[in-house]
Amino acid sequence: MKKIAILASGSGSNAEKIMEHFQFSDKAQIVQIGSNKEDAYVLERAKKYGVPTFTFNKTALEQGTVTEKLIENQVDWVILAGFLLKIPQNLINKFPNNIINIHPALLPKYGGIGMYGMNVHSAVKEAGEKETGITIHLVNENYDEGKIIFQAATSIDEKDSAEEIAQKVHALEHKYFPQIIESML
Ligand SMILES: Nc1nc2c(c(=O)[nH]1)N[C@@H](CN(C=O)c1ccc(C(=O)N[C@@H](CCC(=O)O)C(=O)O)cc1)CN2
Ligand SMILES: NCC(=O)N[C@@H]1O[C@H](COP(=O)([O-])[O-])[C@@H](O)[C@H]1O
Repeated sequence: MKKIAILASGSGSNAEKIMEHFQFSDKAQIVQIGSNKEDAYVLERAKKYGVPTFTFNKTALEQGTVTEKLIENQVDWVILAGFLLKIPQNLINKFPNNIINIHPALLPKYGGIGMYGMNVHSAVKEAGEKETGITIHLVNENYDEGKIIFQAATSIDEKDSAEEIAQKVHALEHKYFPQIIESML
């Protein structure tokens, strides 16, 4: 049984879909959810599924405390689901090719520093794109440059607001992220 930890900074709708997907699985178990935000709603969602949570700050992440906690819990995979801090080398070194991120755009477009959440959808709308989508990728030392595992696209209309674009992208995320994670185990 593989052990999965999720790191998230916000609402946690993707984290919830992942917890739901593996709730009765014999392949993997969600053993921890960590957040850098004490008030992140993802922590409430974790309680609903009985998943232990922990919170930490940027210093703890960069100094290796988070990495130690994941190793202590014998975590096999680290899933980033709306996590907004850069994963440091100390964590990448201990989980080589075992950290997966979801990005709400079709990388390499609309990636990099500042490209998170609604910032991405606003940029896509501003650019007049006819499509957007999701990218699921392995995590390396730079934002959004790891090996791409999966992409899915959706069409967008010029009348779509950034919020409507976000809804379309969330629908793709919720559909595909859990199953792509399972395919990687
Ligand atoms: N080493 C890596 N760490 C992280 C990656 C990655 O690919 N490599 N992905 C991000 C997730 N992400 C895009 O998918 C992303 C998240 C946040 C940012 C960003 O600009 N963050 C701001 C801080 C925002 C805040 O503190 O609220 C910043 O760094 O200034 C860009 C991309 C997760 N980590
Ligand atoms: N660049 C990272 C990034 O923007 N990640 C995005 O944050 C959202 C989190 O939603 P959730 O908290 O409801 O899962 C998701 O759309 C995810 O792709």
